[in-house]
Amino acid sequence: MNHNVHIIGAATAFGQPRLGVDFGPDALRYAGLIQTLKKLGLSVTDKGNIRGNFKVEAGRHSIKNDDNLLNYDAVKDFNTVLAGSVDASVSNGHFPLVLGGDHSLSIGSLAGISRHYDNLGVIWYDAHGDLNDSRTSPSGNIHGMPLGISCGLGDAALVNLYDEGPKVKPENIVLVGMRDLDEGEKEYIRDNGILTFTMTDIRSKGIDTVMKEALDHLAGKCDGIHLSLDVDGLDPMETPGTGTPVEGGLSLSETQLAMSILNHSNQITSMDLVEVNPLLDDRNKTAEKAVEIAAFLFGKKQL
Ligand SMILES: NC(=[NH2+])NCCC[C@H](N)C(=O)O
Ligand SMILES: [Mn+2]
Ligand SMILES: [Mn+2]
Repeated sequence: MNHNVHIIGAATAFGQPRLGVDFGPDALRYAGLIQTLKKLGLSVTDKGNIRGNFKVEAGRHSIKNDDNLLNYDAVKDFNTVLAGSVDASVSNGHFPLVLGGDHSLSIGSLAGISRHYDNLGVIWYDAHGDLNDSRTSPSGNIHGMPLGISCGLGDAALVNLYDEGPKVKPENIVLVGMRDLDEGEKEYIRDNGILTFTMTDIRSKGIDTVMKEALDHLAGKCDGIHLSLDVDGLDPMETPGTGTPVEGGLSLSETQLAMSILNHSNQITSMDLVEVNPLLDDRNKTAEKAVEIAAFLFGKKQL
């Protein structure tokens, strides 16, 4: 794995209605992310936080456009800036580690990364598929749509953000940890044959088998693999500090094992670590667990 890491703080809360997730990048820093990664022998550069060229103005954080999309303009502006920053990191030979922030930031991170790969693989470790569009979304929250948008679904300006067209092919995606999929998302998964591991699959096969099958699916055909890890993929007993918790999730130790397997594969080329909301947390424990997860991805071991 590339040991030159760029930390990019994506301090956005615009993809959903709960404030505080924009403090996620700093919560991760205060939990020791940078020291932990340096201890593993990585070269780490903190690029600071991106907020775009706008402020969270009173009232702006609840505006829906005609298409029922919450904070549409803010999400679009933010992700355009983020895409540029992520693109520059990859161009300079760095591994972009994008800290969230709500999951709408993956629109920008995937847009910045995907121009460097012909066949970018994506592992989406999450309770949710984030494959909605404004028609299928129960909420209008864009953090429930980034993977769909990256596949070409929904709003044209978001689909064409930074580069024209879809950024990811459905056959290059693997979903892990799914347990709260909306009807339209289920249909999209079935219609496009997206390789999906629900929590039921994980309980039946074990996370080690699941991660190996995920890698087998992407190996050969992909020239890079992006890991998008939403902390709500873990059980809320482990990671309570997140806006859309869903019971029955993965444990920290399963996630450590999953990250070790990805580390050994040597195939992960970028990562988002998202949905840490310190205002909803218990003494920053969600950020601490997220740091542990990143450490295992970069080779931390228990012995
Ligand atoms: N990144 C997330 N936490 N997404 C939660 C999405 C929840 C729900 N499926 C929605 O679209 O509103
Ligand atoms: Mn989620
Ligand atoms: Mn998500």
